[in-house]
Amino acid sequence: MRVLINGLGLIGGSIAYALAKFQPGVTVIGLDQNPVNLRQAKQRGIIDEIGLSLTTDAPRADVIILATPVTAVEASIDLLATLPLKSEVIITDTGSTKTAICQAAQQLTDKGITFIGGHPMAGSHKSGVQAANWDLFRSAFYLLVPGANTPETALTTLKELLQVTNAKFLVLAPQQHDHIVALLSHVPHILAASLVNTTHEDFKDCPDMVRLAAGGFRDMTRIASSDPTMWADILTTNKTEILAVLASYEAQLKALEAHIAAGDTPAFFDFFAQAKVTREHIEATKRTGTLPGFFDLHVNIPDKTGSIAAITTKLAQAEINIINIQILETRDDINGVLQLTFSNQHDLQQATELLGQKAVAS
Ligand SMILES: NC(=O)C1=CN([C@@H]2O[C@H](COP(=O)(O)OP(=O)(O)OC[C@H]3O[C@@H](n4cnc5c(N)ncnc54)[C@H](O)[C@@H]3O)[C@@H](O)[C@H]2O)C=CC1
Ligand SMILES: O=C(O)C(=O)Cc1ccc(O)cc1
Repeated sequence: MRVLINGLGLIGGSIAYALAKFQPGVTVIGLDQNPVNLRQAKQRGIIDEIGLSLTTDAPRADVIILATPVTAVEASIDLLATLPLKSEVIITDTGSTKTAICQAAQQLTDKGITFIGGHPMAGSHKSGVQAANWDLFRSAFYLLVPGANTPETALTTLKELLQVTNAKFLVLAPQQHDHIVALLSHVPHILAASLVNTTHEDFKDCPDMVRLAAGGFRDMTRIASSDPTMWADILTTNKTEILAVLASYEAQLKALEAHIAAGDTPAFFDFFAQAKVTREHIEATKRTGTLPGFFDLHVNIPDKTGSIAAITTKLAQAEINIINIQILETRDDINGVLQLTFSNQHDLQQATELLGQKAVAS
């Protein structure tokens, strides 16, 4: 199978890497407007071959993955619609918005070409092929947006190809997708950027003051370092849903402002209490909800050499498989929290018992 990937940045590079490493029957051909990225991708084994252009390489491909910023995805679709592609080719993308891309893809569908929108819900504020990581999508949701007439077999083929990313697939409709990501990703990125821009304004005479921030500010603003080109494209192509979510966010803030002005303490309490319940419910639904879940254990770890090794050794000796491990950066200078993820309730329970009081399951 020949898989052509256009755009070898963080996302395209990470998918390419997982395919090149774990799909031996697949030849991964890479394209990028930047030849330096292509050379680096080839050197690191992220791709098998450097392609020439969409025009030359797309007609030979069995699967085409468009992993550039969204407006460039739309331009590639326009071009692909003019090329003599294989009749069984599957075209997909990784763009953060789906309605505009799926509308553009109608010209492919009209010609009998299969287009399945895709969006891995993992990534980072980092970009570029240097940040590509074959394990980036492990345990993350990978949203798929097929067309009304997409053959079930094509959807299965795409899932089988991408299963080496260890992501969890979920099928959504385009507008449903764009509404959900406006709430969970696009507006949070806008808020992170506005928080940072506000400190920039306020502290313009003493920019160092921002270093006084505790962990909360850092947690909330990490994503403000994301790539401006990518985010400009997202705001352009998900205008309606982002404006709707911003309007309800503004209404909440306005209501809170009125409560603050009136000194309405019970209203403040309700505001934070509702947020706390909803936030804690997110953790609980990982095990009880309708979406596929994972099983997390949080363990306090002292900042002491060997403390993580002691925990992982104990679990390995009991033959408990950890599927993901992460240090949650609550504070740099004191105890951290180790998040261990298991694939089932049984492993989670055994690990909780083994690690004793330090461990909290969620
Ligand atoms: N960064 C993230 O966390 C996530 C991004 N996405 C989406 O995935 C897509 C790619 O994002 P990233 O990999 O983060 O961006 P990136 O900036 O790391 O990579 C994009 C790559 O596309 C190349 N490129 C740009 N325009 C091109 C064109 N016209 N032709 C050929 N190559 C071109 C760039 O040289 C770069 O190597 C975007 O549509 C983004 O919305 C989806 C999920 C997460
Ligand atoms: O880094 C993070 O936390 C992100 O939120 C990354 C991200 C950015 C864009 C997407 O469409 C999906 C995921």
